[in-house]
Amino acid sequence: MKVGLFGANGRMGRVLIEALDLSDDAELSVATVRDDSPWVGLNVGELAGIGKKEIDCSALSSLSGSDADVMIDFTLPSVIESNLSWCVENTMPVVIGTTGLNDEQLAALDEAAKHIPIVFAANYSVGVNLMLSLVRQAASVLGETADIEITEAHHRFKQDAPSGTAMAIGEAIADELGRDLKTCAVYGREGKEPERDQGTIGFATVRAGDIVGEHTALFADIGERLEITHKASSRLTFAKGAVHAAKWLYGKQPGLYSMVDVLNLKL
Ligand SMILES: NC(=O)C1=CN([C@@H]2O[C@H](COP(=O)(O)OP(=O)(O)OC[C@H]3O[C@@H](n4cnc5c(N)ncnc54)[C@H](OP(=O)(O)O)[C@@H]3O)[C@@H](O)[C@H]2O)C=CC1
Ligand SMILES: O=C(O)C1=N[C@H](C(=O)O)C[C@H](O)C1
Repeated sequence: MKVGLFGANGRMGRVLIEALDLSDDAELSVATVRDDSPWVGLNVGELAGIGKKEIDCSALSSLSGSDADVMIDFTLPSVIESNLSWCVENTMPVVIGTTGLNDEQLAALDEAAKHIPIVFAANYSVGVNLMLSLVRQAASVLGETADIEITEAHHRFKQDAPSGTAMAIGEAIADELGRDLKTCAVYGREGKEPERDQGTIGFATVRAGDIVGEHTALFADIGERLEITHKASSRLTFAKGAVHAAKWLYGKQPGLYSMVDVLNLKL
């Protein structure tokens, strides 16, 4: 199966090149970068630090519908709508990992999924997708009495906060408790604060150094607390998950699928 990349020179783009190189049944067929990127025409293997490979990076505007069977997109929210438009125009399935999408961009995703199959997940690791089930279970037992706080830590370059994964954890918990995350979320605290409102879900963010991605859901009552934590130590985990999703997606009907669907994790 031929897999193409948007944003091949990004942190995730580079490890996706490596993950595809390691895959037995999916191969990198096209690696796109911005038209004005210094990487246009340069070798993907050198970009990824894995030695020279057969493919060179190409300008995004030269991408053609016959270049790939499935595209993978880990870029930035500002480019998601044009990438989706291209995929719809070319009837191209796409795996999307970009986080920090606003309501308009999420609506564009829903609209595109009427025409093409899309996997969209804030996190492509197996552990985090299992965690989404575990936090639901914890919320159903402890959620009415415990204070719920979600903390996340990422590298200094990350551009969205809280992380997409933290938001997905919050949404899973809120959904389990019949709450609306839009009205019960509290993002950071500063200065004099009233006593904590038990119906809220708090979020706290750390940005530091080269942290790959860490998430904790804390359920704290008087006398005990439960913490469910996931720590990613390599981006290759996300990249291998995205390649797995691409293989799963090929041949599927149009629709919006999650990594829980890909992993069949309906626990
Ligand atoms: N779902 C998951 O499992 C994971 C999701 N992510 C998410 O993936 C996204 C990318 O992360 P990361 O790789 O660290 O980010 P980077 O900033 O390293 O990469 C972003 C990529 O997008 C490209 N890009 C940005 N704007 C444009 C544009 N207008 N036109 C064309 N290309 C563009 C960049 O190109 P250029 O360098 O030329 O600007 C670059 O290749 C983020 O949203 C992050 O949160 C990250 C890890 C795991
Ligand atoms: O930007 C990152 O690096 C990551 N982003 C995703 C998110 O926002 O949750 C997933 C992962 O934690 C790494």
